[in-house]
Amino acid sequence: MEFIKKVIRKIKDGMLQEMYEETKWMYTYAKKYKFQIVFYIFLGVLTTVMGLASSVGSKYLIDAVTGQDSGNIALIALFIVAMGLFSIGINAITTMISARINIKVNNEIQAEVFDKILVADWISMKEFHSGDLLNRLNGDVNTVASSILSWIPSLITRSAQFFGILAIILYYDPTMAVIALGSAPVMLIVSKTLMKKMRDYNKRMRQVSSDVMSFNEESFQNIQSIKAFDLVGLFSKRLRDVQQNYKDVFLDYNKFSVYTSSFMSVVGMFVAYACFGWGVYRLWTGHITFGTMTLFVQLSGQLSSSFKSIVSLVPSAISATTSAGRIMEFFKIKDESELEDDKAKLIQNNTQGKGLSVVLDDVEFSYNENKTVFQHADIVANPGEIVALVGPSGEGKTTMIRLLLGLINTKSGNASIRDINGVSCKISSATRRFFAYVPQGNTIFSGTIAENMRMVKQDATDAEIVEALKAACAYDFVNRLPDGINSKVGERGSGFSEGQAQRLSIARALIRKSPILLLDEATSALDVFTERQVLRNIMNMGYARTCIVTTHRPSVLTMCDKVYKIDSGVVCDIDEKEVNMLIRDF
Ligand SMILES: Nc1ncnc2c1ncn2[C@@H]1O[C@H](COP(=O)(O)OP(=O)(O)OP(=O)(O)O)[C@@H](O)[C@H]1O
Repeated sequence: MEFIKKVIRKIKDGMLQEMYEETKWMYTYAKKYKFQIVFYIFLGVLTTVMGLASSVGSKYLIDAVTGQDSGNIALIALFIVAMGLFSIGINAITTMISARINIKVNNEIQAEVFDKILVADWISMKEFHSGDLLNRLNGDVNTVASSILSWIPSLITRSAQFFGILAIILYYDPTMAVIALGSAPVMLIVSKTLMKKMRDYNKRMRQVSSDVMSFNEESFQNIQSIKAFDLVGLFSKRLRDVQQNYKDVFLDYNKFSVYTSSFMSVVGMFVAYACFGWGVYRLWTGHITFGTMTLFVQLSGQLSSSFKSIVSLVPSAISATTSAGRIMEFFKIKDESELEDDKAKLIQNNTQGKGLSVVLDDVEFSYNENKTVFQHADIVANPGEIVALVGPSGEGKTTMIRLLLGLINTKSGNASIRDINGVSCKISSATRRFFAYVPQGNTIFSGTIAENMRMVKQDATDAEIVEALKAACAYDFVNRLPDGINSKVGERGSGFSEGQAQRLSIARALIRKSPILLLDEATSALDVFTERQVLRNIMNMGYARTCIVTTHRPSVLTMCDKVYKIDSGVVCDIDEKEVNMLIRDF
């Protein structure tokens, strides 16, 4: 009893508990396919039984040929051939079932992870490098999906094979069965240490492979800077360094795997030889027939190969559970907050086209405990107003925009939107529907211009697209393109100038006709004349809009109704005199 408790304690302890949880998680995806999986296992066991039956058949064939049995030679031979053909047919079916389950589970996990990444808390997701995300989304998901059948179902079929062989040996010669099990104690003693090492190696392998992918991803994104700073040589060398790191871990793991499998093979070989020796002895002393000896020779070979394949499941189980653990990390991240969704819906229904105010009341925010970005922030932006956020670089303007978008949450105080009836709703992901946003930098997707526009308003007509492009002062250059609004845009707006891409981004934001528009340095690449024209158009589109801009440009400030300065953690609105001083300083 004490021994059983000890074993259960060990199973629950650390690594095994983790592997158990990870396996459980993997099989939540397999539930849908339980009938196919049971059928797959059934076919696997059937193949095993047929294999064993044909081995027993060959014993009777030899005994019949050597005259030690009176069986019908032709019938037995036919039986063996039939078993072989059936096995081939069943193998074909199991391969097809496995491919179907594999691809379906792969797609399901990938889609769920993708969705989770999109709704997970923004700051927590920032901890992952995009290369690492890609590696987990592709490599790890693929490993898990392909292991749904190669782990537990294979364990069942291979164990069935192992115990089937053992049962036959036991039937014909119990002593030989004991010899065949000789390797079990050795395996039990070394298994935990080996599994721990294997799991560590697996984690390291995944990490270094993420490092290589992250490096490549970042390099391709910044290829222009790499060339401009003449860093081709440096990056070339860096790639080789990360590759070297990958190679070191890979070869280390490979060495460990080779040693482990050689050790297993030696143990298996001694067991097989011992079985063989015992069989020869029994034949020599006349206790068994030639047919039984042939059966033993076949079975001892099969026994060691089935033992090997059970053992080979260990690394694949470890690799699968390690990958599962890496994917599960995403699901442990909390979702971004969605507060007062009902109120947001009420505001949406009641105030269409009538405008919304943004109100910040004594708001404090910090990314981490050590550094407050701003505190006691009081901001009001009303429909029809352009409100500017200014201040030195790195003081929190973009952070304020993130807060308004509900990507990050206030530490204290209240950030909300308010309709003309005075109904207010706390800002969170639920209020994002009221905002249109033009971020810093180039954020146009690959596709056509029209596809980019319809991304934010799926039913936008060509006329609406043209109207938005005109308001963003983008129609002139779009109209000159041979395919007009159906012209292709490359990755990250490639094929267009920075200022053109900015205007396309603005048009995309305008087409949504959201009551609140956030422009984060969104006109920085435009000439002063175009910039002012764009801002004027934005405010004259025939419906009440609240526009909040972050800017370093005096040309924008002269058009603003209110200016808030963010500096050293303090947010305050500044009067006309200070604005004029700022314009002079700029
Ligand atoms: N994801 C983040 N995690 C931790 N700190 C951050 C993060 N993003 C920004 N910060 C810090 O918050 C502060 C404000 O950054 P923010 O990007 O809001 O400045 P900004 O005023 O928009 O700057 P700029 O005018 O240069 O765009 C900076 O000190 C920055 O280091």
